[in-house]
Amino acid sequence: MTDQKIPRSLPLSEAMTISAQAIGEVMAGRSLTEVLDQLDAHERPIVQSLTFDALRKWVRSHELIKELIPKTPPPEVEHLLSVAIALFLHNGAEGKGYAVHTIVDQAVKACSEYEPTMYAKGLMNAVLRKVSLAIQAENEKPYPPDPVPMFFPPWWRANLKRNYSKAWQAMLIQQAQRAPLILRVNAQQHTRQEYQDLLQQAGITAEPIHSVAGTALDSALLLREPVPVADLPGFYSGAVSVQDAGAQLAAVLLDPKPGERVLDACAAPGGKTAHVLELAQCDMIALELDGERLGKIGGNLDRLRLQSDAVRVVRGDASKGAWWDGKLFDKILLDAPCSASGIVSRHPDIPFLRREADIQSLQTRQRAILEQSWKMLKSGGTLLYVTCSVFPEEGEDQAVWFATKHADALRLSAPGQILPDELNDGFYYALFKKNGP
Ligand SMILES: C[S@@+](CC[C@H](N)C(=O)[O-])C[C@H]1O[C@@H](n2cnc3c(N)ncnc32)[C@H](O)[C@@H]1O
Repeated sequence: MTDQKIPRSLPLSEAMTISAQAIGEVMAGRSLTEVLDQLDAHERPIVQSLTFDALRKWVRSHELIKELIPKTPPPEVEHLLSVAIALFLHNGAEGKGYAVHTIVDQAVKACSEYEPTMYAKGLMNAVLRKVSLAIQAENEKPYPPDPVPMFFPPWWRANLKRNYSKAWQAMLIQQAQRAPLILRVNAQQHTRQEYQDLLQQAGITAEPIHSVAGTALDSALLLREPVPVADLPGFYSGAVSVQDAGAQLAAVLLDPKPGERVLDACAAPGGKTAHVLELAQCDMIALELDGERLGKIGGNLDRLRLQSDAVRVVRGDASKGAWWDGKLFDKILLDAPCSASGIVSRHPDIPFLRREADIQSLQTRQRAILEQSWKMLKSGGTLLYVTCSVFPEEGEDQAVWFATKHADALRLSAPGQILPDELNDGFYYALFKKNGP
C-alpha cells in the first residue's frame, strides 16, 4: 500500500464520513486493506489517505479530544474528529494541505450528512476551531508534545524497548510517517535506467535505490512525489510494480536460476513470486493457504506477463505435505505469516489489530512451515526465511531455533534484522543451505 496525492475525486465531507466508518471497522477488528478493497476506485485514494493519517496521528488527536470534550463522545463522532484533527496535524507537520476553514466546514457538513452524527454539528464546529488554535500554538514550540503520535499498544512498545534500547523510539516515529512510493521495474521488460527515462518523459522524477542493508538492488526506484499507479508508464502491461525496497531483497537473496525448481511457500498476493520470475524463468510453485488471497497471485502474474506452463499457483498448507507431489525443490522462499510489525507505515491499522498473544501463535505456525519446507528441499538447496516483522521472536530467535535443531542447516550470509527506515520497511532475512552428500 502506498500514499497517493489526495485526489479531489470525492467531496471532502463524504470522504471524511467514509473514512470515519472505516476507522470504526478497524476498531471492530477488521483489516483496513479489506475495508478499502470494498470501496469504488474513485473513493479509495482519498479515503485511504485520510484514514492512514487519522491512524498515524491517533495518540495526539485523542489527547486533544480528551482535553476539549470532558465526556468521551460516541465512536462515530470520535472517529470523524480524529479524521479532521489528523488533517490539521499534517498541515502543521508539512505546511501544505487544506485550509483550516475548509477542514472545519467539511467536517461539520460530514456530521450533518450522516444520521448518527447529525446532532453533533455544533460540537464538531466548536472543538475543531479550538483544536486548530491549539495546534498552531504547538507548532510554534520547538518540540512536539508527543514524539510518537501514532498508537502502539504498551506490550508492543515494551517489546521494542527491550530489544532495541537505543533505536526503539526512532523506529516508532519513523513508522508514523507517510511512506514513499517505491517501484520495482520488471526486468523482463526494462532495465531500471530505461524505465527511469520513460518516467522522465512522462514528467515523473524518480531516483534509483542502489542497495538495502548491503544487498545491491537493480530494479528499485524511489518517487519522492507519489503518483497514482495509472499514471505510471506501462503499469497495466506489467512494466512496473509497487513494492517496498526492503521487500525487493527477497528475490535477490534467493538468487533464482533459469529452470530451477522453486517453491514460494506463502505466496499471496504474489509480489515476491513475480519478482523471482522477473529474475529467472524457473519452475515455480506459488503456494497459498487463503483461497481469496490466492486469486490475487494470478492477477499479478497476468498483469506482469509472467504466466507460463512452468508456473503453478496452488492452494495448500505449507506446514503440511498434502498438496506436494514429492519432488524436491532447489530453492524455497518462505515469506512467513507474521505480525507485520515492520510494515506499519504502509498499514497503520496493524497496531490496532494485533494482540500480544498473536506473537506466540505466529511463532508456532512459522516453525511448522519451516519444518515442512526443510523436508521438501534438495541437498545443496537453499531456503530463505523472511518476515516483515521487527520482533526478534519471529526473526533471529526462529533462525537460531532452526539452526540448532537441524545439524544439516548451514547458515549463509543474509541481512538478518532490517529496521524500518526512510526507504524500507522492517524485514527479517535468514538464509539456510541444506548440507548433504
Ligand atoms: C507475508 S504474506 C506473503 C506475501 C507474499 N510473499 C508477497 O510478497 O506478496 C504471508 C502469506 O502466507 C499465507 N499463509 C499463512 N499460513 C500459510 C500456510 N500454512 N501455508 C501457506 N500459506 C500460508 C497468508 O495467507 C499470506 O498470504
